[in-house]
Amino acid sequence: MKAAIAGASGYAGGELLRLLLDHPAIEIGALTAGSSAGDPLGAHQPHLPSLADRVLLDTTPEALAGHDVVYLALPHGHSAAVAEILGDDTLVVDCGADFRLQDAAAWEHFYGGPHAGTWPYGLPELPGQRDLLKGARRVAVPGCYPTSVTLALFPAFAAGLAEPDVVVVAASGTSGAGRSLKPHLLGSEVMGSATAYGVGGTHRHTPEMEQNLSRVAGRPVTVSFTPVLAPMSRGILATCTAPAAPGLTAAALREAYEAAVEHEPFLRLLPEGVWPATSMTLGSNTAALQVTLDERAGRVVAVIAIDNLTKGTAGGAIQSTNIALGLPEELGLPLNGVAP
Ligand SMILES: NC(=O)C1=CN([C@@H]2O[C@H](COP(=O)(O)OP(=O)(O)OC[C@H]3O[C@@H](n4cnc5c(N)ncnc54)[C@H](OP(=O)(O)O)[C@@H]3O)[C@@H](O)[C@H]2O)C=CC1
Ligand SMILES: CC(=O)N[C@@H](CCC(=O)OP(=O)(O)O)C(=O)O
Repeated sequence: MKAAIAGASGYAGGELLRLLLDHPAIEIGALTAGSSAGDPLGAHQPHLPSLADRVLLDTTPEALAGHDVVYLALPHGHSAAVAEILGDDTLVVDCGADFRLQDAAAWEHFYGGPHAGTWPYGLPELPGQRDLLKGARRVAVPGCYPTSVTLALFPAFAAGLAEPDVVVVAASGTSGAGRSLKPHLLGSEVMGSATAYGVGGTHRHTPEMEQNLSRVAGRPVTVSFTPVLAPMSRGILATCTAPAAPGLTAAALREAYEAAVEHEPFLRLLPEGVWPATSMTLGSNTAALQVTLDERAGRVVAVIAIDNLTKGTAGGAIQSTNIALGLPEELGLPLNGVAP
């Protein structure tokens, strides 16, 4: 199988390439970009010496044609036009947001502009989702925060153990914002400081979290989400809470989470008393999860760590690719992280 990567000079594109280089069933084909077209890849991804001399092409139909898989790692709003020209025999995996939401009004409110449509959602752990991904030729990779929050809370909602009033505070590394220049991401502003942003229900990942959790709960779930920019390059640590269902015990909660992760290759429920850290998941497709019942406040508390570029983007994209193509789900994906 041959895969093209559009947006190969960016962070998500770089992580796709790092992982695909170790994928035994996928060969790397065309690499495309925007303003960096014409440059050698090595000028933008110096950590990938084996591809350093590959030249970045313009993102055109001609460059992307003739591949079995095309990964789109482009800014929001660019994917629909590119996907349109790729036939239905090509698997198109979009790392951007264009096709994640079902609700067109929510799309227009949070992203602006017309809604491009909805593709099969690339989060295999979401109950029932694996079947929808098998044989799919279009996949919408989830946002990095929605990946973390959905994985942290779906076991509680699937088992009816939480009420639909979720509060999330999640810290992310700066690579979540991509590599293009942003004044609030200047090193001198970010180092040694953590700051909340997108506060008060304004972050565009909020409707995606609500979409996922409502589907699992079978009733509307609201999410109050506060993202925090943390002085690290990679990683998300999300603390997610919801009111406990009446009569819930800590033992029943633990049992539900143990059952939910039992057959999940990339979802690791940590031993009781061990709490997730972003360092546990660096470079890995594994999500590290812990849950407890706050009996005093009557709330389920789930904490999760992922690498935003691996499980949160490129690893998740490849996991869904494997399922769509009928390959073993874990093929080519790192289970282990990098430490210390
Ligand atoms: N970073 C993350 O943690 C996550 C990112 N994503 C999604 O992945 C996508 C890429 O994000 P990320 O890698 O972080 O962003 P970057 O800014 O790091 O990279 C963007 C890429 O898109 C290319 N590009 C920009 N404009 C155009 C254009 N007009 N035509 C063709 N190519 C263009 C850039 O090329 P050039 O260098 O030439 O400008 C670059 O290769 C986004 O949709 C993002 O939402 C999803 C989950 C998490
Ligand atoms: C730290 C940081 O800025 N993170 C990004 C989320 C990045 C991401 O994964 O979202 P999309 O795929 O939807 O772009 C943000 O909050 O906008």
